[in-house]
Amino acid sequence: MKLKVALGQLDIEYAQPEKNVAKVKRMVAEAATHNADVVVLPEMWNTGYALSRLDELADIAGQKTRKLLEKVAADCKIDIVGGSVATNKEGQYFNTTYIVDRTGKTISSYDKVHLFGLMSEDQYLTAGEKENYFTLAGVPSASFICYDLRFPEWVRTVACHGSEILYFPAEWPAERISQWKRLVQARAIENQAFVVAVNRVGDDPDNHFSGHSIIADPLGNILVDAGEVEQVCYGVVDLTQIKAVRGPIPVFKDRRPALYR
Ligand SMILES: O=C(O)CCC(=O)C(=O)O
Repeated sequence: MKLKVALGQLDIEYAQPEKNVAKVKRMVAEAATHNADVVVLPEMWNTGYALSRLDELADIAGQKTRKLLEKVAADCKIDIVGGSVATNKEGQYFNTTYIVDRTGKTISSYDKVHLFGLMSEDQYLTAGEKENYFTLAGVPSASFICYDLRFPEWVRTVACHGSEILYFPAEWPAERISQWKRLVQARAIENQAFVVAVNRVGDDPDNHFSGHSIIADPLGNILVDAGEVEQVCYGVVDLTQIKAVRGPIPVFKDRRPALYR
């Protein structure tokens, strides 16, 4: 089975949700025109890191975002890994992903578990507590957000549910982009899974973002690198590779969780 995956490498307009919504609609439509099965958006795609303005910008219970993603998914008949947006859930702010299938149904959601202190997330946001694994386009998958990439123990815990594709929406600053690439490859190799990692480009008041959204295969090879410009980039993921890699070196079967304390 093969899946065409679209990486929506967006230049996010700081604190301007309407402009970003328009761009995302265009990107999803473009991905559908290219017959992609799944389109993936970056972290905080509707506002960027405008954390000091969450009272005005956070989406209440994620309602607006879900409505939008559900409509574009159904209109374009494409599955969406909805990056993330700031949400306001009963007065607490979260960094939240919605996973929406091509029938226009939100099938799961994820609140970022590891908050990134260097970008003040810990001052403004509440950390999620739950894993997010799901079947999308017929493939067992899981999603994380950005800084979660540095926590192999968390990724492994979730990947143990059988995930073959691990999605990482991100806003990963340019100055650490070489670490981004290596971490994506490491998570792919150790979990013998495809990693689809989508970063933004452009600037916010504090950071420059250089994109390099990538897909790594289960051996850690980079299949696609979206470079440093705003674009939708495509990669084909061949799921038969999973069995071929996990067969001879069955790391999930050979784990010794009783020793991992
Ligand atoms: O870990 C990093 O270097 C970047 C993480 C990050 O930017 C985030 O989680 O938003």
